[in-house]
Amino acid sequence: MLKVENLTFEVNEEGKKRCLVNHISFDVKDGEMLVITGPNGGGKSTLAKVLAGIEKANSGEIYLDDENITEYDIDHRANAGIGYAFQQPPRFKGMTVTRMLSLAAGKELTEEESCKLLSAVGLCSEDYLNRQLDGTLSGGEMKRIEIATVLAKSHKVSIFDEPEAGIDLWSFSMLIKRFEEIHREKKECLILISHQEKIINMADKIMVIEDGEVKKYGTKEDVFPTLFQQEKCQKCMTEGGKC
Ligand SMILES: Nc1ncnc2c1ncn2[C@@H]1O[C@H](COP(=O)(O)OP(=O)(O)OP(=O)(O)O)[C@@H](O)[C@H]1O
Repeated sequence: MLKVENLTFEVNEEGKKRCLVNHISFDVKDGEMLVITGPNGGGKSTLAKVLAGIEKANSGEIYLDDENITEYDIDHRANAGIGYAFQQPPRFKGMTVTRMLSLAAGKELTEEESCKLLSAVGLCSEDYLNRQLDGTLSGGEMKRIEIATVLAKSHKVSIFDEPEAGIDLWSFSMLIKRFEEIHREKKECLILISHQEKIINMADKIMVIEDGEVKKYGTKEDVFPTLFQQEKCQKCMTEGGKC
Protein backbone atom coordinates (compact mmCIF):
# COMPACT_ATOMS: atom_id res chain seq x y z
CA MET A 1 0.00 0.00 0.00
CA LEU A 2 1.15 3.52 -0.80
CA LYS A 3 0.27 6.21 1.71
CA VAL A 4 0.94 9.88 1.09
CA GLU A 5 0.51 12.45 3.84
CA ASN A 6 0.51 16.21 3.39
CA LEU A 7 2.95 16.17 0.49
CA THR A 8 4.13 19.61 -0.58
CA PHE A 9 6.49 20.68 -3.34
CA GLU A 10 7.40 24.30 -3.99
CA VAL A 11 9.48 26.07 -6.58
CA ASN A 12 11.05 29.48 -6.48
CA GLU A 13 9.85 31.70 -9.31
CA GLU A 14 11.69 35.00 -9.52
CA GLY A 15 12.07 35.15 -5.76
CA LYS A 16 8.46 34.11 -5.12
CA LYS A 17 7.48 30.69 -3.80
CA ARG A 18 4.95 28.76 -5.89
CA CYS A 19 3.38 25.63 -4.47
CA LEU A 20 2.97 23.04 -7.26
CA VAL A 21 1.89 20.25 -4.90
CA ASN A 22 -0.08 21.64 -2.00
CA HIS A 23 -0.57 19.40 1.06
CA ILE A 24 -1.74 16.37 -0.92
CA SER A 25 -2.79 13.24 0.99
CA PHE A 26 -4.13 9.96 -0.40
CA ASP A 27 -3.58 6.22 -0.33
CA VAL A 28 -3.61 3.39 -2.82
CA LYS A 29 -4.25 -0.03 -1.34
CA ASP A 30 -2.71 -3.23 -2.72
CA GLY A 31 -4.27 -4.11 -6.05
CA GLU A 32 -6.07 -0.76 -6.34
CA MET A 33 -5.99 1.52 -9.34
CA LEU A 34 -5.98 5.27 -8.74
CA VAL A 35 -6.48 7.58 -11.70
CA ILE A 36 -5.31 11.17 -11.30
CA THR A 37 -6.89 13.67 -13.62
CA GLY A 38 -7.51 17.40 -13.82
CA PRO A 39 -6.76 20.44 -15.96
CA ASN A 40 -3.46 21.01 -17.75
CA GLY A 41 -0.83 22.50 -15.48
CA GLY A 42 -2.68 21.36 -12.36
CA GLY A 43 0.33 19.56 -10.86
CA LYS A 44 -0.27 15.89 -11.77
CA SER A 45 3.14 15.21 -13.36
CA THR A 46 4.88 17.14 -10.60
CA LEU A 47 3.16 14.96 -7.99
CA ALA A 48 4.23 11.83 -9.93
CA LYS A 49 7.83 13.08 -10.04
CA VAL A 50 7.80 13.70 -6.29
CA LEU A 51 6.46 10.17 -5.74
CA ALA A 52 9.13 8.66 -8.00
CA GLY A 53 11.90 10.65 -6.28
CA ILE A 54 12.77 12.82 -9.28
CA GLU A 55 11.75 15.92 -7.32
CA LYS A 56 12.24 16.22 -3.57
CA ALA A 57 9.23 17.13 -1.42
CA ASN A 58 9.50 20.20 0.82
CA SER A 59 7.32 18.52 3.42
CA GLY A 60 5.07 15.54 3.93
CA GLU A 61 5.62 11.80 4.14
CA ILE A 62 5.45 8.88 1.70
CA TYR A 63 5.04 5.34 3.00
CA LEU A 64 5.34 2.20 0.91
CA ASP A 65 3.76 -0.54 3.01
CA ASP A 66 5.23 0.33 6.41
CA GLU A 67 8.46 1.77 5.05
CA ASN A 68 8.93 5.54 5.14
CA ILE A 69 10.51 6.25 1.72
CA THR A 70 10.31 10.06 1.87
CA GLU A 71 14.07 10.54 2.04
CA TYR A 72 14.90 7.86 -0.54
CA ASP A 73 16.43 9.00 -3.84
CA ILE A 74 15.14 7.79 -7.21
CA ASP A 75 17.24 4.58 -7.29
CA HIS A 76 16.39 3.66 -3.74
CA ARG A 77 12.67 4.20 -4.45
CA ALA A 78 12.88 2.07 -7.59
CA ASN A 79 14.52 -0.69 -5.51
CA ALA A 80 11.80 -0.30 -2.87
CA GLY A 81 9.20 -1.03 -5.57
CA ILE A 82 8.17 2.17 -7.35
CA GLY A 83 8.01 2.05 -11.15
CA TYR A 84 7.54 5.24 -13.13
CA ALA A 85 6.87 5.95 -16.80
CA PHE A 86 7.53 9.57 -17.81
CA GLN A 87 4.98 11.67 -19.67
CA GLN A 88 7.80 12.57 -22.06
CA PRO A 89 10.35 9.75 -22.03
CA PRO A 90 14.02 10.72 -22.16
CA ARG A 91 16.13 9.45 -25.06
CA PHE A 92 19.42 7.61 -24.58
CA LYS A 93 21.73 7.65 -27.58
CA GLY A 94 23.83 4.48 -27.73
CA MET A 95 21.39 2.40 -25.68
CA THR A 96 19.47 -0.30 -27.55
CA VAL A 97 15.87 -1.18 -26.79
CA THR A 98 16.86 -4.71 -25.70
CA ARG A 99 19.51 -3.39 -23.32
CA MET A 100 17.09 -0.88 -21.79
CA LEU A 101 14.43 -3.57 -21.26
CA SER A 102 16.99 -5.83 -19.53
CA LEU A 103 18.16 -2.96 -17.31
CA ALA A 104 14.54 -2.18 -16.40
CA ALA A 105 13.79 -5.84 -15.68
CA GLY A 106 16.88 -6.10 -13.47
CA LYS A 107 18.05 -9.23 -15.33
CA GLU A 108 19.22 -10.26 -18.77
CA LEU A 109 16.07 -10.87 -20.79
CA THR A 110 15.90 -13.49 -23.51
CA GLU A 111 14.89 -12.33 -26.97
CA GLU A 112 11.55 -14.02 -26.45
CA GLU A 113 10.93 -12.13 -23.19
CA SER A 114 11.83 -8.79 -24.79
CA CYS A 115 9.56 -9.56 -27.75
CA LYS A 116 6.67 -10.31 -25.41
CA LEU A 117 7.11 -6.96 -23.63
CA LEU A 118 7.21 -5.02 -26.88
CA SER A 119 4.21 -6.88 -28.28
CA ALA A 120 2.21 -5.93 -25.17
CA VAL A 121 2.59 -2.27 -26.15
CA GLY A 122 1.79 -2.90 -29.80
CA LEU A 123 5.32 -2.86 -31.20
CA CYS A 124 6.52 -5.43 -33.71
CA SER A 125 9.52 -6.61 -31.73
CA GLU A 126 11.75 -7.70 -34.65
CA ASP A 127 11.85 -4.14 -35.93
CA TYR A 128 12.79 -2.63 -32.58
CA LEU A 129 15.03 -4.93 -30.54
CA ASN A 130 18.27 -3.46 -31.86
CA ARG A 131 17.10 0.09 -32.41
CA GLN A 132 18.74 2.84 -30.37
CA LEU A 133 16.69 5.00 -28.00
CA ASP A 134 17.63 8.12 -29.92
CA GLY A 135 15.99 10.74 -32.07
CA THR A 136 15.24 8.23 -34.83
CA LEU A 137 12.35 6.81 -32.83
CA SER A 138 9.03 8.64 -33.08
CA GLY A 139 7.35 10.11 -30.00
CA GLY A 140 4.74 7.33 -29.96
CA GLU A 141 7.42 4.63 -30.31
CA MET A 142 9.43 6.13 -27.44
CA LYS A 143 6.31 6.34 -25.32
CA ARG A 144 5.44 2.68 -25.85
CA ILE A 145 9.02 1.51 -25.16
CA GLU A 146 9.01 3.58 -21.96
CA ILE A 147 5.78 1.87 -20.87
CA ALA A 148 7.31 -1.54 -21.73
CA THR A 149 10.27 -0.79 -19.42
CA VAL A 150 7.89 -0.31 -16.47
CA LEU A 151 5.96 -3.45 -17.44
CA ALA A 152 9.28 -5.36 -17.58
CA LYS A 153 9.28 -5.83 -13.83
CA SER A 154 6.66 -6.25 -11.17
CA HIS A 155 6.50 -3.24 -8.84
CA LYS A 156 4.60 -2.54 -5.66
CA VAL A 157 3.39 0.69 -7.27
CA SER A 158 3.55 1.51 -10.99
CA ILE A 159 2.97 5.10 -12.05
CA PHE A 160 2.16 5.87 -15.68
CA ASP A 161 1.99 9.53 -16.68
CA GLU A 162 -0.50 9.96 -19.54
CA PRO A 163 0.17 6.55 -21.09
CA GLU A 164 -2.29 7.39 -23.86
CA ALA A 165 -0.39 10.46 -25.05
CA GLY A 166 0.69 10.24 -28.66
CA ILE A 167 -0.06 6.58 -29.20
CA ASP A 168 -2.34 5.19 -31.90
CA LEU A 169 -5.76 3.67 -31.22
CA TRP A 170 -4.63 0.08 -31.79
CA SER A 171 -1.73 0.35 -29.35
CA PHE A 172 -4.00 2.18 -26.92
CA SER A 173 -6.45 -0.72 -26.81
CA MET A 174 -3.56 -3.21 -26.27
CA LEU A 175 -2.35 -1.05 -23.41
CA ILE A 176 -5.78 -0.86 -21.84
CA LYS A 177 -5.92 -4.68 -21.93
CA ARG A 178 -2.54 -4.90 -20.18
CA PHE A 179 -3.65 -2.44 -17.48
CA GLU A 180 -6.85 -4.45 -17.02
CA GLU A 181 -4.81 -7.65 -16.60
CA ILE A 182 -2.53 -6.06 -13.98
CA HIS A 183 -5.56 -4.67 -12.20
CA ARG A 184 -7.32 -8.06 -12.26
CA GLU A 185 -4.25 -9.81 -10.83
CA LYS A 186 -4.50 -7.41 -7.84
CA LYS A 187 -0.78 -7.77 -7.12
CA GLU A 188 0.36 -4.20 -7.66
CA CYS A 189 -0.98 -0.71 -7.12
CA LEU A 190 -1.47 1.27 -10.30
CA ILE A 191 -1.45 5.05 -10.50
CA LEU A 192 -2.43 6.35 -13.91
CA ILE A 193 -2.39 10.03 -14.78
CA SER A 194 -4.85 10.50 -17.59
CA HIS A 195 -7.38 12.68 -19.38
CA GLN A 196 -8.88 9.65 -21.17
CA GLU A 197 -12.43 8.71 -20.19
CA LYS A 198 -11.73 5.03 -20.90
CA ILE A 199 -8.80 5.00 -18.47
CA ILE A 200 -10.60 7.08 -15.83
CA ASN A 201 -13.48 4.61 -16.04
CA MET A 202 -11.14 1.72 -15.09
CA ALA A 203 -10.23 3.29 -11.74
CA ASP A 204 -11.16 2.14 -8.27
CA LYS A 205 -10.47 5.67 -7.02
CA ILE A 206 -10.22 9.00 -8.81
CA MET A 207 -8.36 12.11 -7.71
CA VAL A 208 -8.77 15.47 -9.41
CA ILE A 209 -5.87 17.89 -9.00
CA GLU A 210 -6.11 21.56 -9.86
CA ASP A 211 -3.75 24.40 -8.88
CA GLY A 212 -1.64 21.87 -6.98
CA GLU A 213 -4.54 20.91 -4.72
CA VAL A 214 -6.84 17.92 -4.48
CA LYS A 215 -10.25 19.13 -5.67
CA LYS A 216 -11.97 15.74 -5.64
CA TYR A 217 -10.93 12.36 -4.29
CA GLY A 218 -13.03 9.27 -3.80
CA THR A 219 -14.36 6.10 -5.31
CA LYS A 220 -15.07 5.98 -9.03
CA GLU A 221 -18.77 5.69 -8.25
CA ASP A 222 -18.68 8.99 -6.35
CA VAL A 223 -16.28 11.03 -8.46
CA PHE A 224 -16.75 9.86 -12.07
CA PRO A 225 -20.31 11.23 -12.49
CA THR A 226 -19.14 14.65 -11.29
CA LEU A 227 -16.27 14.94 -13.78
CA PHE A 228 -18.29 15.92 -16.79
CA GLN A 229 -20.79 18.16 -15.05
CA GLN A 230 -20.34 21.78 -15.94
CA GLU A 231 -19.92 23.85 -12.82
CA LYS A 232 -22.77 26.36 -12.60
CA CYS A 233 -21.93 30.01 -12.21
CA GLN A 234 -23.23 31.92 -9.19
CA LYS A 235 -25.98 33.66 -11.23
CA CYS A 236 -27.31 30.33 -12.54
CA MET A 237 -27.37 28.88 -9.04
CA THR A 238 -29.24 31.80 -7.51
CA GLU A 239 -31.51 32.78 -10.41
CA GLY A 240 -31.90 29.40 -12.10
CA GLY A 241 -30.54 30.58 -15.45
CA LYS A 242 -28.40 28.75 -17.97
CA CYS A 243 -24.86 29.72 -18.92
N1 LIG B 1 10.44 22.62 -12.12
C1 LIG B 1 9.46 23.51 -12.29
N2 LIG B 1 9.67 24.81 -12.03
C2 LIG B 1 8.69 25.74 -12.18
N3 LIG B 1 7.44 25.44 -12.59
C3 LIG B 1 7.18 24.15 -12.87
C4 LIG B 1 8.17 23.12 -12.75
N4 LIG B 1 7.60 21.93 -13.09
C5 LIG B 1 6.33 22.22 -13.43
N5 LIG B 1 6.07 23.54 -13.31
C6 LIG B 1 4.77 24.22 -13.50
O1 LIG B 1 3.91 23.63 -12.55
C7 LIG B 1 2.60 23.51 -13.06
C8 LIG B 1 2.18 22.04 -12.97
O2 LIG B 1 2.85 21.30 -13.98
P1 LIG B 1 2.56 19.77 -14.22
O3 LIG B 1 3.43 19.33 -15.36
O4 LIG B 1 2.71 19.05 -12.94
O5 LIG B 1 1.03 19.80 -14.64
P2 LIG B 1 0.08 18.62 -15.16
O6 LIG B 1 -1.13 18.63 -14.27
O7 LIG B 1 0.84 17.35 -15.24
O8 LIG B 1 -0.33 19.16 -16.60
P3 LIG B 1 -0.67 18.40 -17.99
O9 LIG B 1 -2.08 17.86 -17.84
O10 LIG B 1 -0.61 19.51 -18.98
O11 LIG B 1 0.37 17.34 -18.24
C9 LIG B 1 2.65 24.06 -14.46
O12 LIG B 1 2.20 25.41 -14.41
C10 LIG B 1 4.12 23.99 -14.84
O13 LIG B 1 4.46 24.98 -15.75
